[in-house]
Amino acid sequence: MNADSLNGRLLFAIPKKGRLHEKCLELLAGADIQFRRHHRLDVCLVKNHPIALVFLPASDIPSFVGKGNVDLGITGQDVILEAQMQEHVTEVLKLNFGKCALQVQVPEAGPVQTVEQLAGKRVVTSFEVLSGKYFNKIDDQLNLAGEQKTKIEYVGGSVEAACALGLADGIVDLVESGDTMRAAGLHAIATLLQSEAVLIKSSTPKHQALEPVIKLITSRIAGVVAAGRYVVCEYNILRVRLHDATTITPGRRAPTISPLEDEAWVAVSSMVEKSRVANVMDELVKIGAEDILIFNLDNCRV
Ligand SMILES: Nc1ncnc2c1ncn2[C@@H]1O[C@H](COP(=O)(O)OP(=O)(O)OP(=O)(O)O)[C@@H](O)[C@H]1O
Ligand SMILES: O=P(O)(O)OC[C@H]1O[C@H](OP(=O)(O)OP(=O)(O)O)[C@H](O)[C@@H]1O
Ligand SMILES: [Mg+2]
Repeated sequence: MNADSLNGRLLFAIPKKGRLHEKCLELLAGADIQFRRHHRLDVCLVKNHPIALVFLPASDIPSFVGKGNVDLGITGQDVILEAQMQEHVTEVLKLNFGKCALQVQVPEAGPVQTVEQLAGKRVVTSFEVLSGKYFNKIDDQLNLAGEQKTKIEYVGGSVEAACALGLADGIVDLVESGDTMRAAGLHAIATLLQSEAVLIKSSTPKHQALEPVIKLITSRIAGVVAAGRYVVCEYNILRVRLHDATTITPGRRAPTISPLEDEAWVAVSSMVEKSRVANVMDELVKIGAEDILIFNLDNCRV
């Protein structure tokens, strides 16, 4: 492959490893973006679209997209803010994975239990820009200046070890389940932000001609994401209870109602958010719904 073979292709950046990598490969497969990645090669051509995939560290993707070196990318909202690229990239789609919070953490049984107590001390993090801004504000509120200000130190990973190693009085790191934090004997005392994975494009695209490809890929990925968010719920209900039933399962536009051989009954089919499905089934049982079936979606366009 040479620079010429990339000509006219949309460059699409994908995290090359870490928490977002596998999920991104699932999205690409769901959107039928076909490629074969040769061992150790970080650029590869897509067979069935004018696209080249570029595998990059998640934290480098915001500036590649923001500066227009690549056209489209998937990364975390946290690293977009850390790279200070939020003005230079446009969030096209939230992807419903990579959900985590950036939190201030301190040893559970230590002397420091509030951010005000931590201010002026040593904080280790991979998010030095966001942590710097956050503690600058607190330092200002507490009138800490010069040597008294909070000392922010960067590490590239395993941030949670810093307190036990005596390098820090507190850390700022990502939390999802909280397992890493608890295993390190830490607990959270403040949240800087919530984050999830997003599809982004440059706010000042260099190649207008690629806009239709961006639209197509966005629509396909949106379909895969929605398919993961919804299930189809089908059930039978007495016609006289239909009003209650459709209040419980209003669907996205409207539920599909089909007649049954027994005229007193109808069948209802409706999309329901996965996170609500157990409650919805409880409610349906309460109003006498029968034969309630839940189907996962492989893919959709909604
Ligand atoms: N535990 C987690 N749960 C959910 N999302 C996470 C988690 N950790 C990180 N992320 C998200 O994934 C992005 C990439 O982080 P990750 O740690 O996977 O990358 P990395 O540091 O390049 O990889 P590695 O940790 O393997 O070196 C983060 O910016 C964040 O948006
Ligand atoms: O709350 P949890 O579910 O435990 O997830 C949080 C952990 O995940 C990330 O680390 P990662 O696994 O990427 O390792 P790293 O520290 O080497 O980047 C993050 O930095 C936390 O350490
Ligand atoms: Mg990591």
